[in-house]
Amino acid sequence: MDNDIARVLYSKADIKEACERLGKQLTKDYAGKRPLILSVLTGAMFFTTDVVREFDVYSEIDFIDVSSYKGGMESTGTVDLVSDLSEDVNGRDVLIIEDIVDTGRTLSYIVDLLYSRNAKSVKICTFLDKPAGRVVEAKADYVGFTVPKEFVVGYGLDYQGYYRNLPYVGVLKPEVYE
Ligand SMILES: O=P(O)(O)OC[C@H]1O[C@H](OP(=O)(O)OP(=O)(O)O)[C@H](O)[C@@H]1O
Ligand code: HPA
Ligand SMILES: [Mg+2]
Repeated sequence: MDNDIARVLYSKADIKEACERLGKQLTKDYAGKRPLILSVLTGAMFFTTDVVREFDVYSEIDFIDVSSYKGGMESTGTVDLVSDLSEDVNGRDVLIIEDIVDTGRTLSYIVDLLYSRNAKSVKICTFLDKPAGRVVEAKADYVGFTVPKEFVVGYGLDYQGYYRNLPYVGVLKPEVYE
């Protein structure tokens, strides 16, 4: 897979540092609360497992599976709910864990869903934020890295379902998708 990567943006060490930094901040901000962590499948699986182990607060973990890219490089514009979360969020402090906020559609869909079910608070911790990609309003409260408007892969982020298991984040060589 390394041969398909034109440029590495964040190394394994950079990622570890970001998870530690975010975990510390979250531990401070959620002290005394019992949040429900909501991991957004599939992309956020790696970031979730790393960041929650730096989060020293009593918390439960749940998952929601939503999909809008269908393996491609552009959002289809429609967010499909593939699998709903299991917990009742009524009155809960929910912390969404995402791999990337790009157009903002996915995040906005999930935040609306949680508030419609009477969540007490909803905050967002994203590994990557791509503000230049925004189509709808969406703001993350905790950000690992801010990325330029480029399609990135690795550490959970896929192209056609592949590259999620790269331990770093990079940009694909054009010949891979052209
Ligand atoms: O801000 P947006 O433009 O909505 O993009 C961000 C979302 O898109 C990707 O998910 P995808 O639909 O590819 O599903 P996946 O996580 O299963 O790969 C990514 O994991 C985020 O959840
Ligand atoms: O840059 C990206 N890479 C992979 N998946 C994505 N989903 C939204 N943006 C991206
Ligand atoms: Mg996703």
